[in-house]
Amino acid sequence: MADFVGAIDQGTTSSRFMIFDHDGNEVARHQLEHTQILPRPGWVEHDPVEIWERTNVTIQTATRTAGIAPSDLAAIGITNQRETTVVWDPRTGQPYCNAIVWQDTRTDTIASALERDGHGDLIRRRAGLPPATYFSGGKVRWILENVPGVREAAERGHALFGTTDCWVLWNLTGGPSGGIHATDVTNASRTMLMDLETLDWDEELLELFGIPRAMLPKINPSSHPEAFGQARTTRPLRTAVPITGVLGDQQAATVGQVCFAPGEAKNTYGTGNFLLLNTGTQPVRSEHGLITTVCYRFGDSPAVYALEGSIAVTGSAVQWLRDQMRTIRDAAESETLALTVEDSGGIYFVPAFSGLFAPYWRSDARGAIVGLARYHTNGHLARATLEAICYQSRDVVEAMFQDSGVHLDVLKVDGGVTANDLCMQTQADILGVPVSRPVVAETTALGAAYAAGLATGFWRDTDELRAHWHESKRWYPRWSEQRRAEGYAGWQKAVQRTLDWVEVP
Ligand SMILES: Nc1ncnc2c1ncn2[C@@H]1O[C@H](COP(=O)(O)OP(=O)(O)O)[C@@H](O)[C@H]1O
Ligand SMILES: O=P(O)(O)OC[C@H](O)CO
Repeated sequence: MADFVGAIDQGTTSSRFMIFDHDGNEVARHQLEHTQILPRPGWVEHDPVEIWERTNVTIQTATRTAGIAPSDLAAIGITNQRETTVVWDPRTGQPYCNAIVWQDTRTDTIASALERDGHGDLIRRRAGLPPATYFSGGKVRWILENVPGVREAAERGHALFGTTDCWVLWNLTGGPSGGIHATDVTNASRTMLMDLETLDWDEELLELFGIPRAMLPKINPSSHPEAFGQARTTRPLRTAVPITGVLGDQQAATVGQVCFAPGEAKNTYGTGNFLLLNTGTQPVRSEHGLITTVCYRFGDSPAVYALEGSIAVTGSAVQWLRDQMRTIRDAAESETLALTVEDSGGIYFVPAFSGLFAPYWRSDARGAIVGLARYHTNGHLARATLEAICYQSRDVVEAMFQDSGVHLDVLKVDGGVTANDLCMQTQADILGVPVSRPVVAETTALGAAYAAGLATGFWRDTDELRAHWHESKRWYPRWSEQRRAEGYAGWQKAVQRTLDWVEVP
């Protein structure tokens, strides 16, 4: 009998393959970064071939080092950076251009024209999203309009669109020789092309974006015993293993954090931050700058929805300190550098590199450091960077409360940045709410494994999964109410300084 479930986590900065046992414990992992291609200000690209090849290596390496045969895997789940858009030729498997990453702002004219021409309400109502550069629909349209030959190819059925789950799935199930072109409801809910109620591509939205339906993948539930086929390629597994779970990484983390009841929420701190609140089987429309998204759909059960606060730049601001400012050598050093000073010395860093996402949705914003005096050092900047991660999260927690009335007694957290003790303490201080991290912090891969394992009966039900969740650490607020209020007022003032900076036509 197969004792393990595997999960591919194709993230923004890296791809990894992880193997979990029946208790949800990690047995093995391998992880490889891929190149961040930054050809112009605001443009962010990935090479899809590099992503697929590295994903492939991680599967081989993790299974080999763990001494696990493919036949020991009951199933595989796939989770992914959402919205990032790949368009490829199904005859050759070659992408027509680099993937356009979710952070890329080149589609700002498309997004603003949709709003200006009065289509914003339709997109919000039907897809639950504001017209923004973030989502896939505008990126597909940009490729159709700007990459020579793609529109003609698409009309002849020679161009497929997919987010990276779909790209990896297609390659894993055979590529040009019969690869499965499918995605799941959570990923489809990030395109501006899917109707949140019918869970199908919407003809009116497709027409608005000028996207031929033939390019689009089939939309499946997030967990299903047959819909995603089998990993069949001679590489990397040499044995057919069923792929039975697919879901976007933030939804997967919500599943990995066992937020299965309405009112349960988690905040993931990776390249960006994403706070998702389970709202049950009815979509809740936001009035305060959050988006409505599908949280998961298991088999034929009704879809479960979430309200989401998406923040574009959090961990990537730490990467910016490392790679562009060169004030630190690795991400962990952001903590030691910040600890060289007692506080941020009154400065605020608003890392609006991709404009501002939730709750502002302002593509005309750009990053700013405000309040500088000659006194300030790299230590203050490091602290302001960590505080910016936490203040942006407070913004979405406030919006979440206004939209849903849900007051969090504790914030469940996960993701790479949660290794930073100072940042998590600061989060508790800025929110005035305790922050709790689970033992298995890789909740994204775990959630994909759960979706896959539920479909095959490896796990019985969500109650069984709940029993796997254990807290590893909790941070309690220490700041006075006055310090918290003054700090947040300063943040709100700093955000105002970043708005209306670039002209968006
Ligand atoms: N100790 C740390 N302190 C602050 N940031 C960190 C730390 N370790 C990792 N990070 C940040 O976390 C991010 C990676 O987290 P991860 O969850 O792997 O992200 P993703 O899934 O988006 O690729 C990077 O942006 C990195 O800068
Ligand atoms: O890959 P991550 O963890 O940065 O997540 C990216 C999000 O899915 C973007 O919506």
